[in-house]
Amino acid sequence: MPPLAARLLHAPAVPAAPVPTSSARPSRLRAAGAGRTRSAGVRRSALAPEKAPPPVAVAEDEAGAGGGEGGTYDAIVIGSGIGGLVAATQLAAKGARVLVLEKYLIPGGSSGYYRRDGFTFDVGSSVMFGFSDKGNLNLITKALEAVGHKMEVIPDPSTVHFHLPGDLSVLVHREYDDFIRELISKFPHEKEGILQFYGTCWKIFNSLNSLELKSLEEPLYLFGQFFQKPLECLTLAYYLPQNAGDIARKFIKDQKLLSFIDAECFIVSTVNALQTPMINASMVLCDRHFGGINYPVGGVGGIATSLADGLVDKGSEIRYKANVTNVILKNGKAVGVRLSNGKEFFAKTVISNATRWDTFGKLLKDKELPVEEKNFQKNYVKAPSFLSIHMGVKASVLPAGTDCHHFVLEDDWNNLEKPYGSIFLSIPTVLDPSLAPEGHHILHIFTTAGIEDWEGLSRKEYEQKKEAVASGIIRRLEKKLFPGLKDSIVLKEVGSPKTHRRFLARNDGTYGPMPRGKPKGLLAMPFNTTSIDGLYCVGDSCFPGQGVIAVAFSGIMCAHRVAADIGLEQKSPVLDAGLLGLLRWLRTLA
Ligand SMILES: NC(=O)c1ccc[n+]([C@@H]2O[C@H](COP(=O)([O-])OP(=O)(O)OC[C@H]3O[C@@H](n4cnc5c(N)ncnc54)[C@H](O)[C@@H]3O)[C@@H](O)[C@H]2O)c1
Ligand SMILES: CC(C)=CCC/C(C)=C/C=C/C(C)=C/C=C/C(C)=C/C=C/C=C(C)/C=C/C=C(C)/C=C/C=C(\C)CCC=C(C)C
Repeated sequence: MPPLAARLLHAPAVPAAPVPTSSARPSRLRAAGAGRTRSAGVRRSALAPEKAPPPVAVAEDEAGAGGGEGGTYDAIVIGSGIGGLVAATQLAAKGARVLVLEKYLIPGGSSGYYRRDGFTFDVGSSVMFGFSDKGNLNLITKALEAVGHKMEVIPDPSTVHFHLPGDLSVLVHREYDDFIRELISKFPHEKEGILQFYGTCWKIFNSLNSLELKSLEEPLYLFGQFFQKPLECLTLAYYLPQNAGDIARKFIKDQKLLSFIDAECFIVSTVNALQTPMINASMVLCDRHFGGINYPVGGVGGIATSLADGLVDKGSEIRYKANVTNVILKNGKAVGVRLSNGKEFFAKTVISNATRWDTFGKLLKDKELPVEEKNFQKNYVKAPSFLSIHMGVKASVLPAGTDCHHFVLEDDWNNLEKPYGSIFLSIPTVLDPSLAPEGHHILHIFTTAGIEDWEGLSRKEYEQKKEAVASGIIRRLEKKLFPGLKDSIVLKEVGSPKTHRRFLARNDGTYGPMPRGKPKGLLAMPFNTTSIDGLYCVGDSCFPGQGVIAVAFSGIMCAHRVAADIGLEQKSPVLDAGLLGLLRWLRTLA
C-alpha cells in the first residue's frame, strides 16, 4: 500500500467561507428524488442544492411569458451549462438580447455546485483548464472578462497523480520539464519517443494558441486567419483528421508507455488514445503546463453563477425551473420554444445546450431526424455516464502533501475503459480549504458507469446497489491510497447515471459523444449550425467535444456564428454557402 508522495502543497490563502455572491440565483428551492445516499439526516437528492441562494434572475413559475414572435429576443438559449452560458454571454456582450431557459434550479449543469452541511461540492470534476491570464486559450478567463467578471483562482501544482498497474506512479507536474523528467525516469529507453510525441503536441498547441478563436463556420474570420497565420492554420488542418494514439505509435514502441498515453487521453475523453482526436489531446496535454490547472476560489460552480450574473448585468435574462419541451418551427425555421407549463417564447434564433440526442430526439420529436444528425449518430455514441460519490471526510485520513487529483487503475490495463474499471478522485479542499468545515476534506470520486446497469430496479434495490458499488470503490481507494478512509467519512452522497440523467437533463446521463469506432480526428464532429434554419447547438455534442474548456470554445464559436446571422458581426452569404457546404461534405468523409 504505497503512501502518497509526501510533497507539500503551497496553496495560497483563500477566503474563509465560499459564500455565493451571485445575484443571478434562484429563490430557495429544494428537489426531492433519486440518487442519494447520506450517512445521516434528512434525505435529499445528490446534486440538489441544500438551500438556494438569494433571488436570481427569475424562477419560471414566478415570471410571465415574454418575447413576441419575431424577436424581442435575439436568441433563446436552452440550458445554462458552460456551453450555453458562454454562448449567451458572448452574444450579450456583442449587444444581443438573450433569454436563457434552465430546467434546473441553479446555473452550470454539470459544472454547477451544491451545498451540504457546510461542504461545497462540485457537481462535475474540479480539473479546470483555460483559467490562466495568458495566451489565447484561457477561454474561461476570457468568457468571464467579456461580461466584466473575474474570479480568484488557486494554481494547482500538478494536474493529476496517476496510480497505474505495476505500481507505475506518475505525477503530472505543472512545470513541463519536471513532468517530462519524471516520465523519462520511468521509461529511459523511450526518451526520444517521449520528447517527439509531446513535442508534436506542443507544435499543435502553439498553433492553436496563436489564433484568435472564433467560429470555424464563419468564412470571413476563417480566411482572415489563414491569411494572417498560414503555417499555423495548415498545421491544424493537417492534424484535424488525426488521432493521438496513431501519432504516439510513430514515436513510441513500449506498450506500457502507450498504455500510459491511453490513460492520459482517457481522463479527458473517456476513450483510449487511438480514439482521441490529436487536436484535443494536444490542447489538454499542453495547456496544463502553459496556463496550468487553476481552481476557482469558492468552487467550480462560481464560474456559472458569475457568467449568469454577467449576463443579467448586460441586460439579458435567465430563468430557472424553465423546462423547454419543444422547439417551435415556422415554415421550417426555429422561431421559439415551448415550456412544460405551456408558455411560449419567441426569438430570432434558438440555441440548444441540451445534447444533440435530446435536441433532436425530444425537443424536435415530431420532426424526422435530419440527415446530418443521422450521420452524427452513425459516427458517435453516447459516452458513458458516471457513478459519483461526494464525501466529507476527517482531514486526518489524508497524508500531508496529498495531491488534489488522482487517477487509479490498479492491476490490469484492460480495465481502463470498462465500467467501474478506473477511479477518478478530486480533493479540491487541498487547494481551497474553505469548501469544507475546519478539520475536514472533500473527496469527489467518480467512475464510468452505463445507465443500463441501473434501470428496472425497485427503489430498495436501487439504493442497495448504490451503496454496494460505492462501498467497493471506497474499499479500493482505502487499499491503494488512504488507509482508514471508510471510518473517516462524515457525509456521503452517491449519484448514479440516473441521477445525472435526472438532474442534468442529459440523455442516459451521458457526458457527451464518443466515437463509435476509430474516428478521423475531429473531422466528423458537427459545429454549431444545424440543418434547421435558426437552430444552433452548443455544448459537448458539438466540436470539439467533452470538457469545460471545450464547451466554452463551442459557446464562443456559436455566439460568433449567430451574431453574424443576426447582423451583429460581418457576414458574406455567398462565402457562407460555400464554406458550410464544404464542411458538410468534409464530415461525410469521416
Ligand atoms: N473539466 C472538468 O473537470 C469537468 C467538470 C464538469 C463537467 N465537465 C464537462 O462539461 C461538459 C458539459 O457542458 P455543457 O455545457 O455541454 O452541458 P451541461 O450538461 O453542463 O449543461 C446543460 C444544461 O442544460 C440544461 N437543460 C438541458 N435540457 C434542457 C431543457 N429541455 N430545458 C431547459 N434546460 C435544459 C441542463 O439542466 C443543464 O443545466 C461535459 O462534457 C463535461 O465533460 C468537465
Ligand atoms: C475548418 C477547417 C476544415 C480547417 C481549418 C483549420 C483550422 C484553422 C482549424 C482550427 C481548429 C481549432 C481552432 C480548434 C480548437 C480546438 C480546441 C480549442 C479544442 C479544445 C479541446 C479541449 C478539450 C477536449 C478539453 C477536455 C477536457 C476535459 C474533458 C477535462 C476533463 C477532466 C476530467 C474529467 C478530470 C479528470 C479528473 C481526475 C483525474 C480526478
